Amino acid sequence: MSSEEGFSSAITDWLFINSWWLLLPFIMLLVVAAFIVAFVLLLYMISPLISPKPLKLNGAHVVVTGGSSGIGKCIAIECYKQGAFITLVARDEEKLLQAKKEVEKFAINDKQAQEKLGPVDMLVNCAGTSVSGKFEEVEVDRFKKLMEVNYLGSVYPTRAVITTMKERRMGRIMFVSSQAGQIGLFGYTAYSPSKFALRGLAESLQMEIKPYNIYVTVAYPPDTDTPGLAEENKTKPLETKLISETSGVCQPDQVAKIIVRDAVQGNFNSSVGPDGYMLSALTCGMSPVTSITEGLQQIVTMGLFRTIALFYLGSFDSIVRRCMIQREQSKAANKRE
Ligand SMILES: NC(=O)C1=CN([C@@H]2O[C@H](COP(=O)(O)OP(=O)(O)OC[C@H]3O[C@@H](n4cnc5c(N)ncnc54)[C@H](OP(=O)(O)O)[C@@H]3O)[C@@H](O)[C@H]2O)C=CC1
Ligand SMILES: CCCCCCCCCCCCCCCC(=O)[C@@H](N)CO
Repeated sequence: MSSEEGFSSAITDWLFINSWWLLLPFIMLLVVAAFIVAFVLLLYMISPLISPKPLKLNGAHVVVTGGSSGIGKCIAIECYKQGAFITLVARDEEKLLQAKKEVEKFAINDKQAQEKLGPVDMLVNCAGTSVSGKFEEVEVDRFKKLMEVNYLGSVYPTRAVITTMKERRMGRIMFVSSQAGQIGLFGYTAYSPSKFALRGLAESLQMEIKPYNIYVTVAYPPDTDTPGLAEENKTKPLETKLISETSGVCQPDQVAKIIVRDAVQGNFNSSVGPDGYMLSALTCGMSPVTSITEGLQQIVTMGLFRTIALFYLGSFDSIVRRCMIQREQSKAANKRE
């Protein structure tokens, strides 16, 4: 008996198996694991090449569309607090002047009052509106209106700043989408597509302008306590209300803080809360990554989050079914009366 056989029989005796080659799958698994570890280490070594350099907000010029109300106003305040010069864009002049006063309360230096604005360093496309209702009940013009305001209303301002940003080889473009821009939900047949569209625009644009050191961020907030939400709630179907409750209602200043932080860092994706995080990981598709950690997290969590999502989907379907049955029952009761 050679010493090699002696060694392998010692192992096989020890593991209570009758042949050493039964260990082969495990050895292969170990080798694969070693390769993965080496690969991950390599990724971390090149990570500085992937992550953008943060934008300095102090002294930067930030343009916020929809800056006179809600999330947009809070984004303006957050940037102003960090020393940026702000331009607010909206239609209603009175609301704009009121918002200007509110933002200026947060001045951090005298220089800010002089408003020396140059080329745009960061564009925040936040102007938007929503309607909810059943597909056949939403006025047909609304489908066009929402595409115009939410989608084209983000294309035009971006067109206005992009050339100068490319020349200066710097800048940030932000699109404010919505969790309803990641999943289609009951009641959002008109709204969701206008928010999904922003994602397609953002991905395409990011690939074009990355070599010019310009970074795109898409934000996907959940329901947020704003005048816009109050307006939307007036006509919101019960189903939509119940489903949206899943991820709760956020405060606009919290949402703004997260969005601004992600835009400064140049993150492509910006989500709020644990549900937002799961939704973003689950719907990452072929979107760009801005850090190695983000990519690894997506790889590792994808299957788990899909499993969780199936339960959510099941519960959404049962909400819809229950509401339908209830409506039919009350209709039948009304007829009998
Ligand atoms: N609140 C929420 O629950 C959520 C909101 N979002 C998105 O965030 C963004 C802001 O929402 P929110 O803060 O609730 O909205 P608000 O209704 O509170 O504010 C909307 C802002 O956009 C401006 N605006 C609206 N229409 C136009 C237009 N046609 N041209 C120029 N400006 C316009 C408004 O000013 P004016 O009317 O004077 O023009 C106002 O400044 C929207 O894109 C919304 O879809 C995303 C997820 C959740
Ligand atoms: C792993 C999977 C997790 C799944 C979590 C699902 C959560 C769904 C809730 C969706 C809420 C939609 C809010 C839309 C807000 C909006 O844009 C309007 N209010 C605008 O006014």
